[in-house]
Amino acid sequence: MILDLDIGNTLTKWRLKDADSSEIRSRGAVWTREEWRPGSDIPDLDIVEAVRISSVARRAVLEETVALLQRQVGNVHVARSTPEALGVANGYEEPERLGVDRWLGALAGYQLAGGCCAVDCGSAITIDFVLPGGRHLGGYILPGLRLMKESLKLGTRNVAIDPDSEAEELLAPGRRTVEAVNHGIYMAAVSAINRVYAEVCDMEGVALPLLLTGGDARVVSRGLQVPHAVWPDMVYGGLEACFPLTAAERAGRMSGAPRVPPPVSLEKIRAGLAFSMLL
Ligand SMILES: Nc1ncnc2c1ncn2[C@@H]1O[C@H](COP(=O)(O)OP(=O)(O)O)[C@@H](O)[C@H]1O
Ligand SMILES: CC(C)(COP(=O)(O)O)[C@@H](O)C(=O)NCCC(=O)O
Ligand SMILES: [K+]
Repeated sequence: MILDLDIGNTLTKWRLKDADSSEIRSRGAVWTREEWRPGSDIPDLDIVEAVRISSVARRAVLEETVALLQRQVGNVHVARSTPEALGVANGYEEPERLGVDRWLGALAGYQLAGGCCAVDCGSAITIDFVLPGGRHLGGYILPGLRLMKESLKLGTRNVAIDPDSEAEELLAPGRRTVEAVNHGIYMAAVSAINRVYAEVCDMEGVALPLLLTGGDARVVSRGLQVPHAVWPDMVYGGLEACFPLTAAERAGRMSGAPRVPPPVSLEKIRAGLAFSMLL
């Protein structure tokens, strides 16, 4: 089995992948912290022959994790942001400072769709752009839904946005504090993504496929007007592409990769942008 780990600021996601069949056998998530117990928090390491890790948590968390895993599994791969990989040129002035989850998402998106806009709705919402040809432009970081909510001291922090809510509901004016807060932050996230996507496509003169991942991807997806795909395993896809271990991975196939709808035309994107400026 291959153990894939995606250590975010809030949650540590794991999944077990069968090295022979390339099937995902199990998956889970635990709060990100310094130490976990294999066998209860994460799967028993006896059956694991290789580990691949993406981590944006504090350095100590990664070091502890790698030390723990290396004691039992010889083969541990830790992803890093680099100036170039898999045909993508990192747009950061200091490429190693780009969050590795963003880098892996950009690599996976590029491998799947050519150029892309890769959005990760987690603790932070990150929006990254890769042009056809592989130039990563850099991106945007804004607080995620939960962080936005927690920064307001209105006694609403424990009432999360219901992930099954309809977008029309979430975009309507709130008539109670908790509604006003939830609808406000939802509007902030969704309109920022719509605007940034349109602005950058306009600037670069290309309509890019839009991909969404992260804990809040599903609910954010409902509020987006432009065609896009949700890919929960996008960061894992980057790990597969960087460290291919199975036959399918070596052939360039990433687990759970969605069908990507073609983007709307650049003319439509520009018309939408011009319209929103008139208002
Ligand atoms: N079951 C859940 N537990 C915790 N957070 C959740 C859950 N479902 C959705 N979320 C949302 O997803 C975010 C965490 O998403 P994730 O992509 O795992 O973040 P990160 O990679 O930063 O740890 C939380 O901030 C919260 O808004
Ligand atoms: C921006 C992030 C905090 C997002 O992390 P996440 O929300 O997925 O936990 C992470 O990618 C990070 O720590 N990046 C380093 C700074 C940067 O990318 O510029
Ligand atoms: K994120």
